[in-house]
Amino acid sequence: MTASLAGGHSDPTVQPVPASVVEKVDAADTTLHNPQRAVLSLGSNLGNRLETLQAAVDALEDTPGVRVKAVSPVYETEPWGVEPGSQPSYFNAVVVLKTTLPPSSLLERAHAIEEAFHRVRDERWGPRTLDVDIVAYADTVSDDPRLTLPHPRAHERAFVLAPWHDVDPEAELPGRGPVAGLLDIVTRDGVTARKDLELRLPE
Ligand SMILES: Nc1ncnc2c1ncn2[C@@H]1O[C@H](COP(=O)(O)OP(=O)(O)OP(=O)(O)O)[C@@H](O)[C@H]1O
Ligand SMILES: Nc1nc2c(c(=O)[nH]1)N=C(CO)CN2
Repeated sequence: MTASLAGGHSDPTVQPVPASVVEKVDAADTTLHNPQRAVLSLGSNLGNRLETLQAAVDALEDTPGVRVKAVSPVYETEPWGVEPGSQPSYFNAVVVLKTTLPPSSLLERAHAIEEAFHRVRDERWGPRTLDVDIVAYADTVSDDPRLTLPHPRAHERAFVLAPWHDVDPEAELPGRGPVAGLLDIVTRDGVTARKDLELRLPE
């Protein structure tokens, strides 16, 4: 797409396309033709945690422009960032996607999936039926508070790093380095693989 310039020989009835719009459309076009790898973290500590995580995986796969490539083992994890014993334990997992959606659309879809599970946002790090966070989107680095990439706390969270490392031992967190090394630093304290449970990769 190219911006039509005001004046010149162009049709005077056609409004010029602002350069900012051209930039956005071109960026979306590029994404559309080059599926990107994204890593999402799923968490639940209210209700039927396993069913909810499976429904989230299925909803992601049902999203046009999203293909779920890998689903991690399920971990039972101590609530991070809150007073010990103040919340039920979480089930956490990580999914790896290929997507033609730009990051902002992927976040919208993540929020819609959370809302389908009546996720309420009243307290920071409060208990929740479902949390869907974008851990990383290709090599994108952004400090936009609406969508910070990679997720600003992913490198400190064993409940993200342990399942991610299981599905991709060579993974790197953009700007932070290998997931394996980050996991050595945070340790696996408070995260336990639930080998008796499994999330299905949609067919
Ligand atoms: N990488 C990201 N993934 C998901 N949300 C993000 C990201 N970066 C910024 N946000 C913004 O953070 C806001 C709060 O998200 P959310 O309620 O899921 O936070 P939280 O899960 O309680 O805490 P945390 O962000 O520490 O995981 C969202 O509305 C979203 O716009
Ligand atoms: N164990 C665990 N702790 C958390 C989690 C989570 O998914 N698992 N999510 C949070 C906010 O995103 C805050 N704390």
